[in-house]
Amino acid sequence: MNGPRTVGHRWVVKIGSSLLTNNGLGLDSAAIAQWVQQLLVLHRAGLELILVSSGAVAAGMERLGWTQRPERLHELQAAASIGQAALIQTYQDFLHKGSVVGAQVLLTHDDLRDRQRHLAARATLRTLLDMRVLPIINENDAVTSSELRFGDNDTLAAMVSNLLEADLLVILTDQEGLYDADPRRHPDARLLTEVRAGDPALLAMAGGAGTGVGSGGMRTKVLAAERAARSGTATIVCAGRQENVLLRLWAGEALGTYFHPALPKLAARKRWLAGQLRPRGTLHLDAGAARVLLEKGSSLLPVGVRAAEGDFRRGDLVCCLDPEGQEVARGLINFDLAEVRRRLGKTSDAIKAEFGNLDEPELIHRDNLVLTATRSQ
Ligand SMILES: Nc1ncnc2c1ncn2[C@@H]1O[C@H](COP(=O)(O)OP(=O)(O)O)[C@@H](O)[C@H]1O
Ligand SMILES: N[C@@H](CCC(=O)OP(=O)(O)O)C(=O)O
Repeated sequence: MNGPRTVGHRWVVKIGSSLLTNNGLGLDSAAIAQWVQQLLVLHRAGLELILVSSGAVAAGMERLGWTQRPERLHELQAAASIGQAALIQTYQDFLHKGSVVGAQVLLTHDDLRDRQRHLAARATLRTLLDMRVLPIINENDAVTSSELRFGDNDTLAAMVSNLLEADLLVILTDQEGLYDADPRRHPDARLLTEVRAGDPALLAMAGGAGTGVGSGGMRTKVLAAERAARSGTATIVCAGRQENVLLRLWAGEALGTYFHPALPKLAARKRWLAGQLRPRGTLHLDAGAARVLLEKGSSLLPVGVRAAEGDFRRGDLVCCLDPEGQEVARGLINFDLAEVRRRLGKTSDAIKAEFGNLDEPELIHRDNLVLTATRSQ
């Protein structure tokens, strides 16, 4: 894939655990100083910068004298609460030397799922940018439960890119970029320099985390690039330890892997819908219903739905699968599961005869529906 790398002026920069720490033990302050130096230069040049930084657990472990990363969630959370303070302190000290004010913003998945909190987070971040403050974001590890956490910061960084409609998401990691296979296992793997965000072939190449320190590996970075593209955000995954990496990207140097945001851009509300990580149920569509959703963007009517499962209530998010089991769309359902099941496969006339006139004959209104089958677009 060819074409110029567009870097724009609003950047989300994500620094991964594998880079920030010395083998998972404590923060590498010298490396952090280098990145902050570069951020200060970019800030002075007028860029709007948002930092997503991991490293809280590793910093906490060091303060507690732990040498093994704990497995139990509550111990991880305790370590993160201790380490987050140290992490922010480190950034603040270096930013202070450049007379830039940093702000800590800790987010949970729930904060971005709930519409009101999502809008509040966006307003706060926009205000900070207007004030020329540098927000430093991490997951609020202390209060997240195992099923409701991002876990990796790639997903969080992509959702923040969507929230702020960033021009560029820079993911700094411990590899040169995305290779056609995990370079730790395949020494002859080839670096891909330009790809299309959402290209299904990429996921097959991307493996999990390379060390016990990072979470998510290249897989979550590929998915993050796809998610970021929904707000027109390009993504670059590259090695964070190379000299002046951020300044060189700003100068247009072709480092790492560039993901062209070649997907159709979604309106902010639909992006919020598509960005929900955990739908509450699944609807199995017949081929005709899947086609009209994809081709016409119509509302979803009961007649085209063969089965429904999950534990959802009116207003919850559900996934719509085609007969091959591929997700085509997701949206906010108008009925509880039991009511959906009573309507399955029935025409609008049959429903009218059985249930009387209804304000909302469709299962999902098209305003509350977003196509997610990016792979087929
Ligand atoms: N196709 C691939 N190309 C590059 N790295 C890959 C690939 N598949 C898996 N990986 C692994 O992903 C790791 C980076 O992810 P991770 O350990 O989660 O770091 P971070 O903390 O920076 O997010 C690399 O060290 C590498 O071993
Ligand atoms: N929130 C965690 C970081 C999660 C994490 O390691 O993510 P990643 O940097 O994507 O591998 C922390 O600060 O320790």
